[in-house]
Amino acid sequence: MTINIIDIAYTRLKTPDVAAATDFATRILGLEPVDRAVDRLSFRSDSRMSTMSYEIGDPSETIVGFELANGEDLLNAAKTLEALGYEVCYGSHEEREQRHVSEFIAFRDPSGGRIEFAVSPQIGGNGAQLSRDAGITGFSHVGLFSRDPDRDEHFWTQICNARVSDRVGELPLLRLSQIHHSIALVPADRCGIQHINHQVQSIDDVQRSYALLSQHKVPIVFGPGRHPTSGARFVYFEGPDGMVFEYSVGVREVDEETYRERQFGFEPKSFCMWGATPKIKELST
Ligand SMILES: CC(C)c1ccc(C(=O)O)c(O)c1O
Ligand SMILES: [Fe+2]
Repeated sequence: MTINIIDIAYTRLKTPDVAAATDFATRILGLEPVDRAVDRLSFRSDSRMSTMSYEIGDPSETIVGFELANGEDLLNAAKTLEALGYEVCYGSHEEREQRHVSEFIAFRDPSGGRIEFAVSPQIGGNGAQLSRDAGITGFSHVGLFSRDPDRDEHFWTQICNARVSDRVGELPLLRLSQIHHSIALVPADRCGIQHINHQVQSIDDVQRSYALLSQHKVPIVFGPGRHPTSGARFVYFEGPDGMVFEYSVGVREVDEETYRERQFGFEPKSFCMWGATPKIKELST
């Protein structure tokens, strides 16, 4: 039975320095801090109660959470994964509270990154109160490192319900809804999160953040530019522990009936139609 993912829900990051990461997530990235504790902190970026968090630990151990429709789908997902030989564990009461979800399961994707499937991410009565005027409208997609994009694409599109929107060389951009993509599989010799995307309201927000990031000497690793694939205008920058963050605006929506996946060459102009070149090792062509 196919695992029906509704949406991407949250990321959970680990860092040796929670205070420095918190400072970045609020003052630079602009998210709203919630659930403040000594060794962990969650953040809001949209109507959901937690879309990102930092806790003390090894930065290579990242988590991405996806939303499933209900408990029955979650149980079926667990059965499907177990039948295929994946080790599945259920989230404890404390872990569910930290994520603001009613239940979740955890397992490792074929490359070894930790993935969670969760039900009922809690919605706040108000929207996120952003820490700075970054124009963020919400958490939207992740890049996942993949040791074998072909194999991992099979997992997300055959075991789960993702569809290929585009491929840049071997790098597939996978959608879960009509939004062009929620997952990008980036070929690498490691696993886990490669980048975290937040959508912003306008191109002015991208340019304003570019100026602010430059003033604060935050390394800009790509852009400003425009992706020919999704049509989004973007800027990428490096946060704590080498994590890459992206702001973008204008990701296209696809018509499920008529859309056909496209193949782009693995070259700079496939990543940016304005001529910017990524300073990201895995995207070097
Ligand atoms: C993984 C790379 C850098 C990538 C390529 C294309 C798009 C897009 O079409 O929006 C991205 O968001 C990416 O992160
Ligand atoms: Fe992206």
